[in-house]
Amino acid sequence: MTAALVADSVRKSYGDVTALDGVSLSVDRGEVFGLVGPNGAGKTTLVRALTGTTAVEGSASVLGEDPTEVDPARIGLLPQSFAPASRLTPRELLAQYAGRYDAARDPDAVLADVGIDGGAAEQWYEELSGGQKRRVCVAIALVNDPEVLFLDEPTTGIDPAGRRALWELLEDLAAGGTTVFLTSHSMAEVERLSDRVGFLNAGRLVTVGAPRELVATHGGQSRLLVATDADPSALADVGLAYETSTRGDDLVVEGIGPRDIGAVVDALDEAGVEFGSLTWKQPDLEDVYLELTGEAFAGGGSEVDSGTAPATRGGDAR
Ligand SMILES: Nc1ncnc2c1ncn2[C@@H]1O[C@H](COP(=O)(O)OP(=O)(O)OP(=O)(O)O)[C@@H](O)[C@H]1O
Repeated sequence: MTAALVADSVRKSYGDVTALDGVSLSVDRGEVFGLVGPNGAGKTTLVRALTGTTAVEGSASVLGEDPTEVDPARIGLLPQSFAPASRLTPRELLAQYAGRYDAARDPDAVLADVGIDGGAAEQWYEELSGGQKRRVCVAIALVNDPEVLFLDEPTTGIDPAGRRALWELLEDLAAGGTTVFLTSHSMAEVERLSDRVGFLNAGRLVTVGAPRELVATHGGQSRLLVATDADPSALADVGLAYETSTRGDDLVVEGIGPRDIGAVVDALDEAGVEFGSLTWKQPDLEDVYLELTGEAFAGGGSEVDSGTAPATRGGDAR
């Protein structure tokens, strides 16, 4: 069986900017592929290359055909920036997009799938909240019941409950055999949904693998995050028996098992270091991201912060 998506040495430049620098990958039919990377890494450009919406060097194919020639009824695309007609209601928009295809899903059923029903389905698009608008855009991408679905940052602006509902919808689609090519800045989203994840950095595909493999290879050890306002020099005197660094406002104690958290608390108390909270965490895709891109996440971990936290000191392992 031919792959659903193939990129072979795809290059794209905008003037002096190289957006894609020889990207090759293959996505199987029925696979959910997550593409991640910092702002400007080239994710949207790769989506555009695979959907035939920008000309590139190298070659790309979708369902065995050139992306500009494949039957649009087989493809669903949610672009990163997409604004349908503002003075139509979601129901009218879905009916309009459904009319482009010989066979399409029932507009109301698709809107219900993305959590738009009742009053919201009858309001002008421009009157909807940002998250509701994004849900309608997802519905438009789904109305032709596509075999391959491209979603460029689908859940941006959608509230946590809506995000989870959308994840469940995508899981159902994947279980039904839909191929999904997803870009996102939410590592939780990508880790949950993707069979494989590709890391794009400065136009190059740095690594590709199943989330669990990537975490095992690049995620590092379990760690304890200690939220503290203490001066780094005070932390240097704590004398922890673990390697430490800082990430944002957190002191990070590396390689510590859950049973040893008490010893860290004792050491911090003894040194008079005040702390707000302790979070023990096993490595996840966010850690892989940090390792592969050398960047740091802000706060809750779903957004990328370009700053890199300096290390305070390295402790001696006992
Ligand atoms: N139409 C364009 N004209 C000029 N430069 C462009 C254009 N589209 C993208 N670029 C540049 O190409 C590079 C890759 O952009 P792209 O949008 O693919 O990145 P991205 O990974 O999707 O970023 P983000 O996470 O911010 O959405 C960036 O340097 C961007 O400025």
